[in-house]
Amino acid sequence: MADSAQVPTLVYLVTGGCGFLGEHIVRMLLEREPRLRELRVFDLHLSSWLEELKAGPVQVTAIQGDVTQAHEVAAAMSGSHVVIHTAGLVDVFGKASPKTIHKVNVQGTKNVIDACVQTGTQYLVYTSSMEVVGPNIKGHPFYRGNEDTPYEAVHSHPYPCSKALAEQLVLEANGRKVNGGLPLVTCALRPTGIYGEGHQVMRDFYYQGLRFGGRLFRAVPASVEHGRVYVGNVAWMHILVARELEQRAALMGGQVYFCYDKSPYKSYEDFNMEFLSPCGLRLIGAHPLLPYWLLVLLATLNALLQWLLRPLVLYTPLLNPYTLAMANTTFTVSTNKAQRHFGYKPLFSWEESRTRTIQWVQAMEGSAW
Ligand SMILES: NC(=O)c1ccc[n+]([C@@H]2O[C@H](COP(=O)([O-])OP(=O)(O)OC[C@H]3O[C@@H](n4cnc5c(N)ncnc54)[C@H](O)[C@@H]3O)[C@@H](O)[C@H]2O)c1
Ligand SMILES: CC(C)[C@@H](O)CC[C@@H](C)[C@H]1CC[C@H]2[C@@H]3[C@H](O)C=C4C[C@@H](O)CC[C@]4(C)[C@H]3CC[C@]12C
Repeated sequence: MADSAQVPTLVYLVTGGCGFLGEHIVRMLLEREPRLRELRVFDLHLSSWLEELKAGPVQVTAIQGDVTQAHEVAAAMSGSHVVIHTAGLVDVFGKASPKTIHKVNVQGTKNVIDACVQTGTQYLVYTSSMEVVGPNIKGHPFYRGNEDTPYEAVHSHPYPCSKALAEQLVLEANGRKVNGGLPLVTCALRPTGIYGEGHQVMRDFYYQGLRFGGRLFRAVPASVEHGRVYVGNVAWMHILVARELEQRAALMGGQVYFCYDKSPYKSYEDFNMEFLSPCGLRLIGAHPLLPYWLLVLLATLNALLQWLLRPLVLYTPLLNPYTLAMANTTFTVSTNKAQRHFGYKPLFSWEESRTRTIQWVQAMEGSAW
């Protein structure tokens, strides 16, 4: 990209731009990327809030499309300088079939890569996931690890398998010649559990608590740490990487970076209570109220029920064998690779991240379930 620090000349494409993370990336690009001339928002489901963004100085182009359709991706990509690829099926609850998860997350990512090569788009930032690493199926803890920490990444669930395959495709594509003869520069970002305004799982916990009279029941020991990162900081890291990839291609190209900030290390449930307690919910039990074997039995019954009911209704409870295993396995990161490679520092402090998330939950009070 030409050195046009302040002159708006660049075209960005964000796939999945109407999603939880995508919306924050889209809004932050419009606020913080002065080189932006056009922002293309590509999503299977376009959101109505996009219309309000069209009043600004940057041309916002909403494109309804499917990443599994190569021609739609190529058409959206044509003429763009940077693509931030966040579109994906984030499903560990059995909502989509393994085949569909693979088709969207893996084939869709291949289509994005092929479109870069075909149209000459030179910079690709991919939203990967901590799950590319773990927790693995053996339940091995990953305690404050970094991008170089040895860990046996062994997966069986369709979602982490798809993220690992897609990330591999992205990293292997680094250096491929795109139309025009220049090299493709790729990078993969691995957020841990993202939280913040618009997080559907947090919303599910909140309404589950309301259904039980303001109470949530502990299922995971407080000692099990689960890494979390604020959505605004994840969005900021994507924007910084997109900005720095050209100047630092040799260093950053083909690299992976965990997304991190100053969010505290806590169990998944205790961390959620940082936002749900101020909104009137209580987590019952200093220790899990049920023995682990009984939780495993209940999770397995949920999986059986999901299978039996599938012809009639989609039953997707929070508790299933995979989510129980994940929640009970420590997975936290401690790294500064992003800071060392491209000067990343969290845009939002823990206090700001917590306040913004609490305000969002509070705004849900009284809203339609
Ligand atoms: N939420 C997390 O905790 C988390 C953590 C790590 C990584 N990630 C990754 O971040 C990305 C975004 O996740 P999210 O939490 O915002 O999920 P999300 O479901 O809110 O957003 C995904 C977006 O992709 C779109 N999409 C799905 N299938 C599509 C298709 N076939 N074609 C075009 N668009 C399609 C959806 O409509 C949605 O707007 C995903 O790649 C996910 O794997 C999420
Ligand atoms: C019912 C209890 C056992 C409860 O504690 C279950 C919590 C469970 C729903 C979550 C525990 C860990 C979460 C996952 C983790 O934060 C990382 C993820 C990677 C990301 O790419 C997608 C989301 C997720 C899989 C996230 C989903 C919810 C949990 C499994």
